Amino acid sequence: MQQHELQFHIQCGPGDVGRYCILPGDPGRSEKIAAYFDNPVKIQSNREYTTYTGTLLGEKVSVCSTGIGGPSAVIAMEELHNLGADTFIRVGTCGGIALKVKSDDVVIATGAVRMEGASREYAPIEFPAVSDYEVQEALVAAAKELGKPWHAGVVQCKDSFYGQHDPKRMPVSYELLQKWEAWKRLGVLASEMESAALFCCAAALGVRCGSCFHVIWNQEREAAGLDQAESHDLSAAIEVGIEGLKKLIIADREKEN
Ligand SMILES: O=P(O)(O)O[C@H]1O[C@H](CO)[C@@H](O)[C@H]1O
Ligand SMILES: O=c1cc[nH]c(=O)[nH]1
Repeated sequence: MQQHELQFHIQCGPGDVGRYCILPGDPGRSEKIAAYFDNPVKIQSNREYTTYTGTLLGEKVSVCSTGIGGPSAVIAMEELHNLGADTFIRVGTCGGIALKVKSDDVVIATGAVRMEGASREYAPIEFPAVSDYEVQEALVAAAKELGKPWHAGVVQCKDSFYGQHDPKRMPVSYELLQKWEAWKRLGVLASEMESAALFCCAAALGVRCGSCFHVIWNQEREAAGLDQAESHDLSAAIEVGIEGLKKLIIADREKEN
């Protein structure tokens, strides 16, 4: 591949991003997350990738949206890593699966079910998609401090949003429905789309990645007649991501000294 000054998809160049990066899916969320940085500057917006850089505790940090799904998420991670990033926190949305996970709660992924395609191009299917322990620990500590309801556990990743929400319509309904039942019995907390690919890509690159999510709704609670709640205020999940990142910056400084 030809070497350009700018990374092909994110269109950022040397010096544009920090070592620490937050990865939301939605490009509109980049600006909201950057508002928590000191001196945020919009670097670039190309395709689904909107990037801002600022500082937290005096450390250069960036936010770059990844779009929907594993393929575009791992492109962002690869290109940010090419520019020196080595620590990633996905701040996303998810739909609850376990009945204890309610709309507006925060979920922190400890691992991710690899029912998607991109992770298979990084690691054989026997390899587990797990969150980095230090990132996980920082996110849990941040959620505790924030005092919002939170859960830590396995999330499920897939490539079809509508395969999750309308599985009976799909020609492969037999597989989708049976596997969904397995995720429920295995205590999987929630469903989203990017963490499995990001965790496997991070392992292949030798970098740290964790994820936290805002729970929009829980289709299983709705099916059980418990509630039909729906929330689109992501501030708690964003704050968990920002506070988690600050904790990592502090811990890294302590390690270096
Ligand atoms: O809100 P984001 O971060 O995009 O995350 C979730 O929302 C999208 C689906 O609506 C998928 O990307 C899924 O993982
Ligand atoms: O139900 C949901 C909500 C957000 N993202 C998903 O992938 N599924």
